[in-house]
Parts: sequence; structure tokens; C-alpha cells
Amino acid sequence: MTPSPTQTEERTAPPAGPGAAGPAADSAADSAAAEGTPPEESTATQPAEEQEPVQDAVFDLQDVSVRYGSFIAVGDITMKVPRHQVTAFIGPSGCGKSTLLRCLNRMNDLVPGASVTGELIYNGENVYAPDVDPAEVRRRIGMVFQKPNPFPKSIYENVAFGPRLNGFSGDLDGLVQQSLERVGLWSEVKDKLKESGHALSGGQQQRLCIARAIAVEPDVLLMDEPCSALDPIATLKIEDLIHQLKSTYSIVIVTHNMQQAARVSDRTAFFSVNIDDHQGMRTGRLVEYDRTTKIFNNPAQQRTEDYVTGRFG
Ligand SMILES: Nc1ncnc2c1ncn2[C@@H]1O[C@H](COP(=O)(O)OP(=O)(O)OP(=O)(O)O)[C@@H](O)[C@H]1O
Repeated sequence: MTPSPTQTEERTAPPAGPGAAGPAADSAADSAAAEGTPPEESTATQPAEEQEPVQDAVFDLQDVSVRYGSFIAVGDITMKVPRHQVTAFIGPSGCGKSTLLRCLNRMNDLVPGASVTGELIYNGENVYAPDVDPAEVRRRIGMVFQKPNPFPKSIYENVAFGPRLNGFSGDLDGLVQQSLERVGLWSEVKDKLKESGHALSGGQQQRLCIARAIAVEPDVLLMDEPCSALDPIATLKIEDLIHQLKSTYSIVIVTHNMQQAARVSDRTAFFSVNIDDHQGMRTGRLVEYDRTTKIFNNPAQQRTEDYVTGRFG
């Protein structure tokens, strides 16, 4: 991919010393991100490159851009998302992580004015082809949101709802149990399946939402900051769960938490915002995408290093 024609500046931040990047240095980035420190919004950009090829891709994005009306929220994204691995999207607020995540399963169709250009291939099929049923796409590519959002129904019904809607005719009780077991919730809820999903703790509610997502037997799980509303112990449980689930599902996770990205993901995509000199449009761009260990320990781009070490970029 070629650099944006809007680029006019070069970065002046000094390079980090050897070993400055890495999980040990992540807390600075975490706290800066948590405090909402604005990114250093340079119009300079580096070519986004996929440094190490993905051999078995579940998604293949070619020049994908997402607009809200005429505003390009995220532009020219070319990347492959590996199957049965965890891919993290990181970057400063507003760089389009959630927007890009939502277009992977056509959730953005539900946003008035949102449109997608480019090619988004999922298992060899163009997700946006005219004959593709968005509801089927969303069944195969499930989503877990930032805030746990159980239905106002019983624990059992939360899990049974999707399969029933899809005409599941097998052993529903068994499927509910199996789904709850997979998220480590069964022993905690087996005696109160008729109680409301809202009566659970935040971490339990999020695991219930993951059980609900996997009950319809998806292929991919998209997670949009799934732990941001949870305490550290509940967060670790979800992270453990993500590790377990990746043998069955391909997972894409948006996170502001650098340590979490380093802990749970195999690959990390770092996005940032470029500002168009003429119109001042702030468009999210993919800066660097590689194995997570590389992104955190030896990134190719200065902007990545600045971000993962807490300097922003
Ligand atoms: N429904 C919408 N309508 C119009 N603009 C939107 C909409 N949703 C997001 N945007 C804009 O698109 C850009 C990208 O937003 P998005 O939420 O995808 O970024 P993000 O990187 O996920 O941010 P954060 O980390 O803060 O969640 C932002 O400029 C945002 O204001």
C-alpha cells in the first residue's frame, strides 16, 4: 500500500531505546489510553504493511474503507485475519477499530448512512455480495460487545434463544449446558437457569453473552472491548476463555488495554488517525500489522513503537 497523498509531516519523536517496547512498558500506554490522552495526530503516515503473511485466512480485506455519509472513518485497509487465532485491533480512540470490526459481520448495515467499499472476503465469499444474507453472516460471525447485554430473559433463554430462532431441532437442554460449560459458567448457574440473566455479576453476564454467541455455532467471534466494563478477576477469566475458544473459533478483539492485547492475541493490528490537510478529515489507517510479539517488542514503524510504549503515534 502506498503512503497517503495527504502526508506532509515527518515524526520528530526520538526513537525508543532498545527493549523500551514490550508488555513491561505497556502500563504507560494503558494508563494514557485509559485517560483518553489524545493521540499525536500527525498527517504523516507510514505505509501499512502486513509484515508476515497469514497462511490460512478467515478474512481477506482488500482496500476496505468504511464511510458514515461522506466521512471516511477508516480507509484502505488491506489485511488477512488468520483462522483459529486471536487478532487484536489496537489504536487511539476514533481510529476506526470498532467500525472495522462491525463491518466484518455487517453490523454496520444497521447504522444509517454507513457504507463499505473494497472487498471483504470471508472464507472465500464476499460478505457484501448482493446475494449474501446479512442475518446469516451475523450467525456465522458472532459478536460480543463492550457492555454485557444479556436479553431480559432467563439464563436458559438467553442461550436457547438464538438456536431456537435458527430452527434448532436437537437437544436444546444439552446445547444450553454445553454452551455454558464452554464459558465456564455451568457450575455457577446450573441451579438457577430460570433466573434472569441480569441477576448475574458483570463478568458472569459477559460469559453468558459469549455462551449465547457460541450457542448458534459460529465460525468467528468478534469482541469489542469485551472486558472494559469488568474487574481484573472477571477480565482474566474472559482472557482465559479467549485462549480456550481460539481452538474452535477465529477471534478478533478490539482492546484499549495493551497488556491484554499482548496477553491474548497472536497478531496485532495497530491503527491510527490521519488528518487530511485539505478537509481536515480524520481517517483511521492501518499502520502496522504483524505477530503480537513483533508489534510489542520490535515494531517496524515508529508510530507503533510510540503507541505501545505510551508515547502515542
Ligand atoms: N454511527 C456513526 N455515525 C457517524 N460517525 C461515526 C459513527 N460511529 C463512529 N463514527 C466515527 O467514526 C470514527 C471511528 O469511530 P470508531 O468508534 O470506529 O473508533 P474506535 O477506534 O473504535 O474508537 P474508540 O476506541 O473510542 O471506541 C470516529 O471519528 C467516530 O466519531
